[in-house]
Amino acid sequence: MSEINWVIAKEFEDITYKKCNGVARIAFNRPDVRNAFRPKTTAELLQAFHDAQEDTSIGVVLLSAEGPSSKDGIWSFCSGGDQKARGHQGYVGDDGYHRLNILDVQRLIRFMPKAVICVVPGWAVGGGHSLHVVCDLTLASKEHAIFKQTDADVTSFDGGYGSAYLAKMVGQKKAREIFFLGRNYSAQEAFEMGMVNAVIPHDELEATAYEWAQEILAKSPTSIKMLKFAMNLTDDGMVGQQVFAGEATRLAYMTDEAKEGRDAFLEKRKPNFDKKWLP
Ligand SMILES: CC(C)(COP(=O)(O)OP(=O)(O)OC[C@H]1O[C@@H](n2cnc3c(N)ncnc32)[C@H](O)[C@@H]1OP(=O)(O)O)[C@@H](O)C(=O)NCCC(=O)NCCSC(=O)CCC(=O)c1ccccc1C(=O)O
Repeated sequence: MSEINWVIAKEFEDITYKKCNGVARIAFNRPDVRNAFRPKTTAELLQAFHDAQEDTSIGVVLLSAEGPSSKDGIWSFCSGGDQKARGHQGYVGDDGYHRLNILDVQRLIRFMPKAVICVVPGWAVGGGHSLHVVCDLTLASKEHAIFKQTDADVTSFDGGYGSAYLAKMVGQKKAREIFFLGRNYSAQEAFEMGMVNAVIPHDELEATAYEWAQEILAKSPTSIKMLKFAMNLTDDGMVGQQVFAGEATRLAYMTDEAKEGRDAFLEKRKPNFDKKWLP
């Protein structure tokens, strides 16, 4: 396996953001509060994901977390919304506005034309659990990953991908159990339910995620993108169709036919399309 030499892509406060050989690594960096996210965290996640989406050298994003906690040595991926930042109408940032913008992060992950691998080194709870659900793949620490849904404990429920899409993944009964009972599930149990792709010894977790990313990077980028959008489509309604169809339009742009259509308009003449109607 090639050596991983992460290069810092941008300095943030609540997250770290690095890149190496076609892979971007975005990681929560609030381990002392189990990587709970506050508005600053989600704003930074949006910036990093947007950068990874725009960077044409990046094909795969790892969503991970720094740790362990300096207080008690416990590992976490993310414990969801920071309950200390929670106000009357959402999570309150430095600007005083109340927001629920982790949903914007979910949408970026879902609709970005690149694979996103969730790397779970510890607790994945509440909105943190939902983030793992929305990622394309999930790899979990054998020793430390614990999956748990506390949304119904704190009256902050994810009625979108976090629950309804989870039900498509693990089945209705299991999804209802996860949300209604809020129990802890090990990496192995999550794997058996079908919401984790592989259970990896903790010390090998990041290297394995990087290896999986490299395997994806060896594939055709257009195929990975179209496959992701095709698999999203049936669950995403008209938005899913829009995202998939946008890429079909891009492919059409690359044909001689499209160039002739554009040129004819600019040259104020009738288009002369090649009259081949493929069977
Ligand atoms: C994760 C735990 C199960 C871990 O338990 P344990 O190992 O015993 O650790 P603790 O001692 O509890 O925690 C250590 C330390 O961290 C602090 N902390 C942990 N989690 C949070 C948190 N979420 N917010 C704030 N602080 C947190 C804890 O207070 C301790 O601090 P000390 O100072 O050392 O005491 C357990 O910690 C736990 O259950 N945590 C809470 C999990 C939770 O309920 N999360 C919120 C769920 S709701 C949510 O995530 C938002 C949903 C959402 O995103 C959403 C949904 C729908 C629409 C919009 C949105 C949106 O955009 O927000």
